[in-house]
Amino acid sequence: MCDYNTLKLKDYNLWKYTAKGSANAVYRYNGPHNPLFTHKVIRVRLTSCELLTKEVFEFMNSSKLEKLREYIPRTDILSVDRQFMDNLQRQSPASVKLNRLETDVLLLDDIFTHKISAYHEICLSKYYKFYIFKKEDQKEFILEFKPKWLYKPPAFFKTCRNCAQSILKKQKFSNCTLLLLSMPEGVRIWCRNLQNELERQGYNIAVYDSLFQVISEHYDLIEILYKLENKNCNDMHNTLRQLSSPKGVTDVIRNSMSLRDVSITINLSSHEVHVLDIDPKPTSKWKKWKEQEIKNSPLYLCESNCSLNSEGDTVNVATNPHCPVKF
Ligand SMILES: O=P(O)(O)O[C@@H]1[C@@H](OP(=O)(O)O)[C@H](OP(=O)(O)O)[C@H](O)[C@H](OP(=O)(O)O)[C@H]1OP(=O)(O)O
Ligand SMILES: Nc1ncnc2c1ncn2[C@@H]1O[C@H](COP(=O)(O)OP(=O)(O)OP(=O)(O)O)[C@@H](O)[C@H]1O
Repeated sequence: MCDYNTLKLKDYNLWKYTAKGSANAVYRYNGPHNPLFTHKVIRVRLTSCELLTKEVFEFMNSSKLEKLREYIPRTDILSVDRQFMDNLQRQSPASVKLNRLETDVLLLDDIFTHKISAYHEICLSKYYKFYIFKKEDQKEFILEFKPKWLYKPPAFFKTCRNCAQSILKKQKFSNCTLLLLSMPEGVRIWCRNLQNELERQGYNIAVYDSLFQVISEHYDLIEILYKLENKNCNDMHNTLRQLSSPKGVTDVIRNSMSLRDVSITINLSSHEVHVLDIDPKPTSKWKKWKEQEIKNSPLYLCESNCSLNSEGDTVNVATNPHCPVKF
C-alpha cells in the first residue's frame, strides 16, 4: 500500500464521472500524466450507504479475502476534504448524491483501457453487460456480471435464489450462475446462453470461445468465491429467515452476503479477470434479507428456467456429480 497520508486530493476537475451503483460513484482520472493517478479511478460513497470508505478499505484488505487478492484491482485510500467533495458533487449527474461528509475515497486501478464513453454498452440484463471498444485495428470486449449466490440450494428447491430474484426484478434475460459451478458442461451452457442472447438482440459478435477459455483459465475464482460464500453456512435461506435483530447478523453472514453481491469483469481481449464491488454489508440489512426470503419462498418452489430443474443437455446443479467444489 502506498503512503498517501500526506496526499490530499484537491483537483476535483481532473476526475470525470464514469458510473454509479446503489452505494458508490466511480470517477476516472482525466488529467495530465501522473504516475499516481493515470489509469486509476476513485470510488466515492453515496448518501445511501451506512458504512464509510475506511470500513470498506479495511474489509477489502482483511485476511479473510486473501485468496481473492489477485483478482481485486490494486486499491489505496486517499483523504479528501469537504471542498473536494462539494466540487465533485457539482460536476456529477443530478442522480448522484455523494456522501459529502466522507473524509476518504478509494483509489483503484481502472479495469477499462479506454474512457468509458468510448465503449459501446450492451446491457443484456441488470446482471450482464458487455462493453465493446472498436477503433481501427484496436478491439476490446469486456463482460461485467454479477454471479450473486454461488451455492447449493436446498434439495426441495425448484428455482434458485438468483433466478427467483431475476424473475422478481422482471429481467427479460436470465442466465443461472449456478451453471458456473459445473465445469465444463455448465460453464459451456452459461457461455452459450450469453452468445445466443447477443445474437437474439441482433449483435453479430462471437464471444463463446474466448469467454469459455478465460473462465477455464481463471476457474479458481469461481471455486474461491463458492468456498468463501458458503464457509460455515450450509443453509443461508433458513439462516436469514431466522434473523430477528441486527445482533443476529454474525460475521459469517456478513461476509457471505457481501461476497454474494460482488461483480466480476472478464476482459475477453487481455484475458484479465477482476472482482469489483467488494463492499461489506451492515448488520442493519437483516430485516431486508429476512423479508426478501419470506417474499421469495413461493417462487423457490415454482418451476422456472433455473438450471436446477433443467434436464436433457443442461445440468441439474443440485445433484451435479461434476460440481468441483466440496462442502
Ligand atoms: O438482495 P439483492 O439480490 O436484491 O441484491 C441487492 C442488489 O440487487 P441486484 O443484485 O443488482 O439485483 C443491489 O444492486 P442494484 O442497486 O440493484 O444494482 C445492491 O447491490 C444491494 O446492496 P446494497 O443495498 O447496495 O448494499 C443488494 O442487496 P443485498 O441483498 O446484497 O443487501
Ligand atoms: N476499478 C474500476 N475500474 C473501472 N470501472 C469500475 C471500477 N470499479 C467499478 N467500476 C464501474 O463502476 C460501476 C459501479 O461501481 P460499483 O459496482 O463498485 O458500485 P456499487 O454502488 O457498489 O454497485 P451495486 O449497486 O452493485 O452495489 C461498476 O459497475 C463498474 O462498471
